[in-house]
Amino acid sequence: MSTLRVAVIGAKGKMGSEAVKAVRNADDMDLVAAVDRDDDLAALTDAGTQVAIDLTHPDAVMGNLDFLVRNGIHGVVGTTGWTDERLETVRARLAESPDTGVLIAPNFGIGAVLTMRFAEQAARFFESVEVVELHHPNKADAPSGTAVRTAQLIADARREAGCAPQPDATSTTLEGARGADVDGVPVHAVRLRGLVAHQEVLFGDEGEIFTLRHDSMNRGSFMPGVLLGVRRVVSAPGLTYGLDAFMDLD
Ligand SMILES: NC(=O)C1=CN([C@@H]2O[C@H](COP(=O)(O)OP(=O)(O)OC[C@H]3O[C@@H](n4cnc5c(N)ncnc54)[C@H](OP(=O)(O)O)[C@@H]3O)[C@@H](O)[C@H]2O)C=CC1
Ligand SMILES: O=C(O)C1=N[C@H](C(=O)O)C[C@H](O)C1
Repeated sequence: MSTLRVAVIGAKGKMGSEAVKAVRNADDMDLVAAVDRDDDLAALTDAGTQVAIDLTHPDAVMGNLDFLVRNGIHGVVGTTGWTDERLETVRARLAESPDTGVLIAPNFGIGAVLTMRFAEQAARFFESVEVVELHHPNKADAPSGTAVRTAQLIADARREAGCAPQPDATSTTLEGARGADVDGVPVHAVRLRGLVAHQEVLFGDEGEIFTLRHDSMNRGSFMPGVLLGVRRVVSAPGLTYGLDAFMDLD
């Protein structure tokens, strides 16, 4: 069996160190490079890397992806902080390297991906919906990439179904009290010592509340999704946004 030559960028971080272990333990992969801040990315090309996993920081990921795509290395990206503009930039870079694939996964947790899918399905049936994400206090971005993606999927589904804007009579408020407005869906971010990564999607209608909740209890829980991404990205040129594309859900 030929093995995939895999590198981890951000290898000393909380997620990166788990990814190093997961790749080492995978029979169909070889860990050929593990780099962190201030290391030279040339280590990846020197080692003949086929797929690189980026688990760094929103400020670092665009430069890393630029290097990967220029060198024809497939990318599996868990780093957050994505905007439409950033995604467009990655698409444009990939157009110049048509055999290269990049997966950007707002969340590698299988249950988190399913939460997003179920939220999208439920979106048109309820008058009100709000997203609450809860994370450890070392997180750089708020709201989380997962919460933003969840809200966008909900908003798209409601728009497609012709749903009216949701009711909200708030006329006086303190800044931030109603959360961030993501395409009309309020998103609230909690930062609390002791948490890892958690999300609730609250749907409401007359006399009925429907709640979806997902809890990541440790970072090892993301690794089956990371490895799935590595295995599938090599045959998925261009940009794939969301691990659901590799989960055969349809
Ligand atoms: N998609 C998903 O399922 C998940 C995504 N994440 C995301 O992954 C990212 C990493 O999270 P986490 O592991 O918790 O964060 P950490 O801060 O623990 O790890 C990030 C690591 O990347 C290093 N780093 C920073 N800049 C660079 C660079 N330019 N090149 C190489 N390494 C660099 C950091 O070094 P230093 O400490 O010196 O800054 C650190 O070692 C975040 O964006 C987070 O939101 C997290 C969990 C799940
Ligand atoms: O920073 C984290 O920890 C996480 N980041 C991702 C996000 O922003 O959605 C995924 C998960 O929530 C953990």
